[in-house]
Amino acid sequence: MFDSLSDKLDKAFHVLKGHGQITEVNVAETLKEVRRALVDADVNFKIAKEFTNTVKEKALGQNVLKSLKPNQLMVKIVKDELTEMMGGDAEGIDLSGNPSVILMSGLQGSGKTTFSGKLANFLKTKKSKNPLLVACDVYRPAAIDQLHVVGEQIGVEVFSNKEEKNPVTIAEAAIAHAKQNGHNVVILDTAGRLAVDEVMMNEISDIKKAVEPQETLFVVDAMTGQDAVNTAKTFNDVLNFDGVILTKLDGDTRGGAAISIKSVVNKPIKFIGTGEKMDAIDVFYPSRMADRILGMGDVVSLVERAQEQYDEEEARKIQKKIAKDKFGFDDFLKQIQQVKKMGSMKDLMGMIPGAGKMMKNMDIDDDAFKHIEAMIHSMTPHERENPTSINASRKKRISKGSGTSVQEVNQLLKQFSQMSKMMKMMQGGGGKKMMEMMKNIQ
Ligand SMILES: Nc1nc2c(ncn2[C@@H]2O[C@H](COP(=O)(O)OP(=O)(O)OP(=O)(O)O)[C@@H](O)[C@H]2O)c(=O)[nH]1
Repeated sequence: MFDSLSDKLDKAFHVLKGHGQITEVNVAETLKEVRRALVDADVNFKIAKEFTNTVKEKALGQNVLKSLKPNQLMVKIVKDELTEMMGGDAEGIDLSGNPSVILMSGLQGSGKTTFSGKLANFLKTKKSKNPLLVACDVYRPAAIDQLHVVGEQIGVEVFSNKEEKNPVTIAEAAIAHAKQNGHNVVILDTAGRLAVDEVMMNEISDIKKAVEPQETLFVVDAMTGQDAVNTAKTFNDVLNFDGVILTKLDGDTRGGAAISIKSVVNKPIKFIGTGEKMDAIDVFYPSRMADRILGMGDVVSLVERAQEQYDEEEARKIQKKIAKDKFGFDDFLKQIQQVKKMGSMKDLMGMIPGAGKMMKNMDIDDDAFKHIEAMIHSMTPHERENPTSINASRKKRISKGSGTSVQEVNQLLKQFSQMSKMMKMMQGGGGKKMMEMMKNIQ
């Protein structure tokens, strides 16, 4: 995400390296580069210019901050301004109604249906809500079927009526159904079109007027750059929506949409979609996004994801096993599976400060653990519990069974033994010894 923009901004800040303070001259050069980086990332030229003007004013006015070097100061100002530009604080969604009605709008293929499912899943699992998904697309039966597939996947009821041709009638019937059946959130997935057209706009307006939703959300594909911003403007003029959902931020997006949308429509981005799976949804935090854009990583989100997947019970069991020297390959496998649940490897690496840049040209296989898993699966239960029993002939058998080399098996065994020792030491509080061990491993 944002690799190229992060790189260019990094270069722009480099201009200031070695300078004792920010001056009209050196700041102008840096800001020219920043502006170019933003425009290249698909930020509207006017917005980029306004942005750099504000940054300039702040940079020249802040020379008193002697503790920061000019390039550090500039990064800080740009970060604060990017955060401000993307909306300042994170905005939640209004769930005050009973049921709360959320109306989704957006072009065809923007990811509306997928996001409706993600949101329902999010509200169900994180906010203990009982959502109802509603198919209001009266033109494409396939779209209705798609929503049913999504609903089944996440265990959320889907309301639809293929006979009814008026989406307003469907929406109203769905709300009545929700009231009768204890659904406290209703998510209306509407029909999209390939391009903005009046009939579609009128249709969504009619639904909005009839059901008065708590939230009208506009879903847009971040990969479409400037078009995303223009479409947002058109939809907002007609619908006066409450918030924006940026989807496909996992792809090769240049980031311009995330930066410009708030400035153009003055509506907050509320969520982002970062993948096709139902859990690939994140609340949009402008400050964390600014960190990512500047290649500063997003440790907070990383920790949050880790916490979500952290199974306390499991951790306690593992601790006991380590203490008794009983940590085996089955436990190791479980740990790997937990890491994998946190998301795609590339995505996770991108959240580690500095790693995004390093990883840019690496093609990180999402199956980075595939070989390790295959090797463990080729071990017998006895071997998994007693890794030291794996002798030369067993190694040969494991490598054959997993399609790897004996060398790879050796490597896994070595890493596993070092890791077990390290974990034991961490429990015993042997900090110094552990540092030595870490050095050796490196
Ligand atoms: N990589 C990625 N793909 C996504 C994301 N969100 C949606 N998609 C994919 O984008 C395509 C279109 O998504 P849909 O949810 O069908 O789009 P829609 O807006 O509902 O389209 P219509 O129902 O035709 O109006 C699908 O292949 C989704 O899997 C995302 O955050 N990341």
